[in-house]
Amino acid sequence: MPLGERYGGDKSESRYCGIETEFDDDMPNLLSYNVHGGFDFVLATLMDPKYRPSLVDIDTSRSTALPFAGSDLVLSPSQWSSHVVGKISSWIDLDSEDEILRQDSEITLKQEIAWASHLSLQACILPTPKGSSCANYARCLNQILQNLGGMQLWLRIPMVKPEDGIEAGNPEYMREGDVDSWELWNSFRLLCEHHSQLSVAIDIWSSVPSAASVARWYGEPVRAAIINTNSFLTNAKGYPCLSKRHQRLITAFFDHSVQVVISGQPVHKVPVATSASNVDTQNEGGWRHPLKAYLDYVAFLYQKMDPLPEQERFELGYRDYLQSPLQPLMDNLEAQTYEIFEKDTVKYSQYQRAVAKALVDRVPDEDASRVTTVLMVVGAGRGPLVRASLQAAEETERKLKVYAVEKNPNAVVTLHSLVKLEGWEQTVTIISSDMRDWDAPEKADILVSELLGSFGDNELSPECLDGAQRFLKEDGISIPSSYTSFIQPVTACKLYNDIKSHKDLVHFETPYVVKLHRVARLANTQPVFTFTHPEHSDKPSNQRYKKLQFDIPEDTGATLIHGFAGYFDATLYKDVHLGIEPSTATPNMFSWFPIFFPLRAPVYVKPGTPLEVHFWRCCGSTKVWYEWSVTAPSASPLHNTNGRSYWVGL
Ligand SMILES: C[S@@+](CC[C@H](N)C(=O)[O-])C[C@H]1O[C@@H](n2cnc3c(N)ncnc32)[C@H](O)[C@@H]1O
Repeated sequence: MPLGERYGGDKSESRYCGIETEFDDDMPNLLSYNVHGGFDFVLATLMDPKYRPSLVDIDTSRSTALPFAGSDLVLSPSQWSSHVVGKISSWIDLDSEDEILRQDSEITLKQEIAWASHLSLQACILPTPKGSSCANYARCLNQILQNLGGMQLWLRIPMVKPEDGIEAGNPEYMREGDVDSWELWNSFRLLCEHHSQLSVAIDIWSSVPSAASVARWYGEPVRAAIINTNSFLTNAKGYPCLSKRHQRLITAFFDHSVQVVISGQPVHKVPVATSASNVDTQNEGGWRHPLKAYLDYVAFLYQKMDPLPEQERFELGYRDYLQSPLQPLMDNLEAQTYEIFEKDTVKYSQYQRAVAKALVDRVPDEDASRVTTVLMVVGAGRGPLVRASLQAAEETERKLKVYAVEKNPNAVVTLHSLVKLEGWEQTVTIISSDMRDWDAPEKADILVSELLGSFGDNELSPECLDGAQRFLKEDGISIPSSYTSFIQPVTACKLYNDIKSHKDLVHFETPYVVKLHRVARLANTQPVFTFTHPEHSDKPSNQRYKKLQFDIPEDTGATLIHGFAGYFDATLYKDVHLGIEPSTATPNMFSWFPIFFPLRAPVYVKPGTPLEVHFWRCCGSTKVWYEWSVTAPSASPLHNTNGRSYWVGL
């Protein structure tokens, strides 16, 4: 189904590509001509552009049927819905000073969308607002959106930012005092309260704004990218091609499931010969669509994309899907959750490296055959860290005695059978207990644990390890020895809308584990909370407070912050680390997705204005929770006061 949502990175033959067409009252011919020419769908005007309600001598208030468009019977319902995107008349101007034009525009907009709904089109494209004010346009659209059925509306927005795009801009849209076009979209969607059926169709011109400014759009609901033939360059062989900047943009849009539409007249005289990168295929009978060379180039760009690594392919279904974080302390994990953990060989090989280094530091070579190191795996699950520790001992030729402590009785069953199966009875002792309650018969040289959440401490590793520190020798080693959480502000329209759809406060005050994809990361990450083990301070406390200031780079332009992406990095031992903080993330490790802290009301940030954020980690007798808020450039409410919406049980 050409207009359906597809996973980004899907490597089928070619990407769906549409064509913007002129008005033609012979729709069957228009469609067959373009589909025959290789396009998947047409962006077609549904009404005669000469039509103006005020010129028709009919009383519209009685909703008399008007002869404004062709019959619905000319195409089958599936042809309408799969191959046609409706193009709302581009002359409409709902914020015009001219009252007649304004009224004509409102009537026409409503009639055209009603007609498109009747045809079961999947989407209609709305003309770019004409002036800087779009209040009346948005008001009418809000009325329409209230009863729209399933159709999507794509607001057409040129991708332009004054300082870097104006000179090469398309005069059709450029006006005096022109603003960053993202601002236009932002005003419009704020007036329409982030309606989930309102998205963007981006017009790409010959000049593409800076990478930082373009990246803002990756967090917005962009559905289509319309490239005019004028934006193409000519390669050495005379074929159309795109600049490197355009190529990067289109490739990124492919990755975000954005459909490409070619628009305009052919401006390249394409030679008949073929080349490797421009396969100039002709249709039967030698006929070739005048825009086929542009279509071929778009298909070539799509084919050129690197295939997704296997792990990314596996994770496609999780992209931008909100999940509640685990509560491994309060709840007992299920077998399938352990199974997913255990597939992550990278995580365990990092632990093995860390244990090996600690063993060698602890026991010099000359003592290796004499000294036995006591190692305790606290929170052993079904045993992978026990195995990694034993392998480290074998690799370093150190003698090891292991205690595997686990509070989940179901996992303990598996641990027992593992120990028997592997013949580890002489080396490994299984303890079915909460580490905070266990009365250990001796003290440990090394304490190994993996109690980390996406935000480091959010699965209560600090509280558990505080309880276990009693049985770690004074000079003992904890693996991990420390971990730090990080955050960065993001535009994440989809996540915001998914949370909003629950229509309650609780969902806006809950952090989610999510494979972030359709997000714009607006600044580098900054550290939030750090925990160190063992903790030797006099008055240890796991409460934390951090104030952070983010400066969004100037060339990004204005942005809307929907929340904060959170990550962690852990030092296992010395230089062996493990984490998901983007700049240092452990390659090919997949045990953790980032966490997302939403904001109840998105915060608008102008370039050059700092964003000030506060995060608290609060501890009660039965629970731990986070509170967060923004204080600049404008104050947001404090989120999750007293852990009223989200907490982690002790
Ligand atoms: C994230 S899993 C890691 C399991 C395993 N070590 C691995 O890496 O696959 C954390 C494990 O710690 C256990 N756990 C959490 N808190 C604990 C506590 N206070 N005492 C004992 N076990 C605990 C959980 O039941 C779970 O099996």
